[in-house]
Amino acid sequence: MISIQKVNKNFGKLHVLKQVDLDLSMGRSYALVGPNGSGKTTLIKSILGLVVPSSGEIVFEGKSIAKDWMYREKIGYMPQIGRYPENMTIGQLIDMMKNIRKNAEVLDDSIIEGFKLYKMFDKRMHALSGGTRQKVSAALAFLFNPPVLILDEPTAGLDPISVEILKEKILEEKHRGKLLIISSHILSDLDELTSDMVYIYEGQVHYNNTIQTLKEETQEKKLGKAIATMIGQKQLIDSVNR
Ligand SMILES: Nc1ncnc2c1ncn2[C@@H]1O[C@H](COP(=O)(O)OP(=O)(O)OP(=O)(O)O)[C@@H](O)[C@H]1O
Repeated sequence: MISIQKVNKNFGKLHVLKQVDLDLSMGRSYALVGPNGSGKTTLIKSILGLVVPSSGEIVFEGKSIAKDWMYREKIGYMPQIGRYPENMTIGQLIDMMKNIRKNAEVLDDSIIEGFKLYKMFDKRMHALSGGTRQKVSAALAFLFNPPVLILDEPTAGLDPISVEILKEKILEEKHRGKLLIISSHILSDLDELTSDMVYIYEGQVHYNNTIQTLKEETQEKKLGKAIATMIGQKQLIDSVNR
């Protein structure tokens, strides 16, 4: 479905993505994990076409994304920090998005309902709390029922009840066979929501396998401990090879 082929990204002298090779398949949900600044958001933005790789190629359903922008309609994106026209109300923003995507066949307003956003439709974006802004981002990501969902820190800043509503929705979409990519530092959430783990360290993919395999290899039951053990093992191998 999405194939990332030898992708490099430089911001000036900073080499942020280094020869990233990654195949992402429909029906799987990927946890994108790595320390702050390791390149997760840059990788996500590269898939979305918001960041242009310095070299390499990204292929979506067999076509290079550099040549065909229409693929983006198939991706629902929940950014880490959503930027919107600040003077618009929530209702106007959602209507505007519906107008842009007039030909969208099925609209999914379950998140708007779940988060009770209809009641807040006349609130302006600049007046929203950080959590409510996150809810609007989530509502837009799911609205057009896209086959691919990319969620960057989806639960950060949400209250506990809203976290559960969003997690339930993510699981529902996972069970419907969508491709999900979720970047998060909250490993217990990822343990519940994802099937595969991609661990990025200093711009390189250090681990890419199922979470089940990672747990078996490390003999750990919890994802957090499994990752810590995997990192420890890698450091040991690196030090031996040096
Ligand atoms: N537009 C940009 N211009 C210059 N440097 C950038 C730009 N975007 C990202 N970077 C740098 O690239 C590196 C990777 O950033 P990125 O946001 O991809 O990391 P991340 O893994 O998502 O981190 P976090 O977990 O903190 O969200 C960082 O050093 C960041 O400062």
